[in-house]
Amino acid sequence: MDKKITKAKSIKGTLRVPSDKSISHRSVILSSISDGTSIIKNYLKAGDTLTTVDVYRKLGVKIDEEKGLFFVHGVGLKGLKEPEDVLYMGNSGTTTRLTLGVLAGQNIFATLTGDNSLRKRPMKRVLLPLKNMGANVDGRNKGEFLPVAIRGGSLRGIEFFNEKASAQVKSALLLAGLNANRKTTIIEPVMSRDHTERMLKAMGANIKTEFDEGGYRVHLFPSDKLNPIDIDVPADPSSAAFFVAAAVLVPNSEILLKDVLINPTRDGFFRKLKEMGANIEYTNHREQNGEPVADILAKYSPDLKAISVEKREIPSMIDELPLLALVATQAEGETVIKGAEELRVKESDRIKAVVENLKQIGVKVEELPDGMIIKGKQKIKGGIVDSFHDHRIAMAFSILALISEEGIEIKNADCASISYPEFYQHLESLIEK
Ligand SMILES: O=C(O)C1=C[C@@H](OP(=O)(O)O)[C@@H](O)[C@H](O)C1
Ligand SMILES: C=C(OP(=O)(O)O)C(=O)O
Repeated sequence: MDKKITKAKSIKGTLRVPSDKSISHRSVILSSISDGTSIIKNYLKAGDTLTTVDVYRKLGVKIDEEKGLFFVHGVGLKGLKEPEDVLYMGNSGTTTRLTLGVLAGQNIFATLTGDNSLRKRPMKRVLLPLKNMGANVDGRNKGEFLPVAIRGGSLRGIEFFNEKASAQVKSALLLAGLNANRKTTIIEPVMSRDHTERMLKAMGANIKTEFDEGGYRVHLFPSDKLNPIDIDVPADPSSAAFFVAAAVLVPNSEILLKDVLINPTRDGFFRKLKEMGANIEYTNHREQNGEPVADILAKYSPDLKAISVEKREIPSMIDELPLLALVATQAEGETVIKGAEELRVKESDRIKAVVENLKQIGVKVEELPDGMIIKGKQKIKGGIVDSFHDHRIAMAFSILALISEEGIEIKNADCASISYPEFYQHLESLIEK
């Protein structure tokens, strides 16, 4: 499905965007290997997180949905069943990498594959350390790509330096570490999202986190069991980001986004927008299941200034960088994003996708190997762009379309449903033409 979005007069209203994708994945994965029944409220029902539910059902976990709640009947740390067929991981890197960590400690055999995008994404980053822990794993192209085969077994704890600051790799090794013979330690020079650590703590795992001059460290000691949890998943900051950007860019706009997760490992985009001079405010600050949550009030901000984004800031805004680049086209000065080479191995090469699309609609931008340089205060003429079948690219360009002169048509825009199935309806409901 292609979609054309045209100029808006203003964006106004109150919205609760869908629930956090990272926390939703983890809520099903961790409760699947707990002892007992977990109850999940506000589980994200989108492409990627429904893949997770499907995969854990195929691994023998009973997951029921009733009156909007998900009940996950955990099978214990080593209780997953050998799947009868290849596990299909769809478009989801998180499901794949975290599940590889879980499977490494199970006495079963499994094969995993995914869609055209997922089969191009790097897996050695997780397969190599899992091998070092003692799992039998291999995959296409010398273990770099899906399909991957894994036979779990006895694992040893390792010390791992998470150079790429990948939360998926960290989480996979922590999940494997639950079934290891001794302590697993992860060291991160820059801290990646810590939802796995927070949830493991809440479920009674023996886990310690600390900061020192080398960065952030997690120590996980093997466990006999995890306790089930009751969890209410907050709204996803990566989804809220689109409407915050819309309110900031479109004249006369004001929007209130409810119940948004503002974990400091996730809210870098909002902090960076504030640094640019955007009118954004957190209100009703509170804690929900060990995670910080707030409502976000965002208003039209005509005096944005260019910024530079450094490598150490990247993890806290990794999925919002395409959108940040588009906002930067309206800031005074030149915005430089560096140290973001990880963007090249997401659902699409997000550096190339942003640069090619911006050029298509008459906007000047310079591509760097690890980022880009965006000139500010540019007119957005409009035209046709490609989503590259990447949800974040489709949604980011839909927002830029709101300030375009002739509108922007997005090819294959329906991929938004990977993280945000209601995106276009929500957008439509807030636009004043
Ligand atoms: O752990 C997670 O839930 C995620 C971690 C990030 O990926 P990496 O671990 O590859 O950095 C992020 O881009 C992805 O959308 C979700
Ligand atoms: C990179 C993303 O997800 P995943 O790695 O789970 O496919 C994303 O949602 O932007």
